[in-house]
Amino acid sequence: MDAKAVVFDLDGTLIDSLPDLAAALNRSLSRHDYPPLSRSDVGPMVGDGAKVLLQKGYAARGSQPTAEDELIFLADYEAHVTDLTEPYAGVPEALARLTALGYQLGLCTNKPEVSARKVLAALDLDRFFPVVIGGDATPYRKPDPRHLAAVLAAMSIEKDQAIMVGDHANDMATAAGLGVATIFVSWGYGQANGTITIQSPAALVPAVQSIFAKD
Ligand SMILES: O=C(O)COP(=O)(O)O
Ligand SMILES: [Mg+2]
Repeated sequence: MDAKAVVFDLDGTLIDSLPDLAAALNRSLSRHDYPPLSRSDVGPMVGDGAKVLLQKGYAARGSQPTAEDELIFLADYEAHVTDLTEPYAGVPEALARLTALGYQLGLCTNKPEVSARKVLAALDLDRFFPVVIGGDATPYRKPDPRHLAAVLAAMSIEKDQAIMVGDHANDMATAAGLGVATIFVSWGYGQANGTITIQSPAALVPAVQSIFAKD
C-alpha cells in the first residue's frame, strides 16, 4: 500500500496538559497579584500556542503580559511541562496499534516545540513520532494549512494519504485548507466537527481505517 499517515495534535488530543498549562498561567498571574483562573476558564484559551494562552489569561484579568512575563512564563512552563500532564487513557495503545498496522505518525502542534518534545519523551510517546513540528518552529502555525503541509513534506506523505486528528477548530481548519480528512476528538478543549467525530481513544483505529477504506 502507499504510505499513509495519521498526523496528531498534542494538547487535548494525546495528552491532558491543561493542569500544567493552567498552573503555569496562574503562577504568572500571581506575580502581579491577579487571582487565579480555573481549569474550566483556561481550557477554551488553549489551542493557539503558549503566547496566545498567556495573552488570553491576562486579558481575562483586564491586563496584558509584558515581554518579561512572556519569557518567564515560557521557561516556567517548559520546566514543569510534565508535573501534572498525562496521556489520555487508551492513547498509547491506539498509537501502538496504528504503528503496528503500518501507518506513519506525525505531530503538528501549536505548543512550543521544545516543550512538545520534552513532554512526548517524558510520557514515552516520542517513539511514535519521527516528525514533530511545533508552533514556533516555522513561520506558520495552525490554522494555517502550511503548518500541516510542512509536517506532511517532512514525512514524504501526499495530502490525500493523510488524516489529521485534533481537538480544536484550528486542527480541522489547517486540514480543510489542504483537503486533508479529519478526525475530531471530543475529549479535548475545543469544539468543532471533523470528517468523523470520536468520543474515546478506543474509537481511533476504526475511524482511521474507515476513512482510508473509502480510497
Ligand atoms: O498549546 C496550545 O495552545 C495548543 O497545542 P496543540 O496544538 O497541541 O493543541
Ligand atoms: Mg489541541
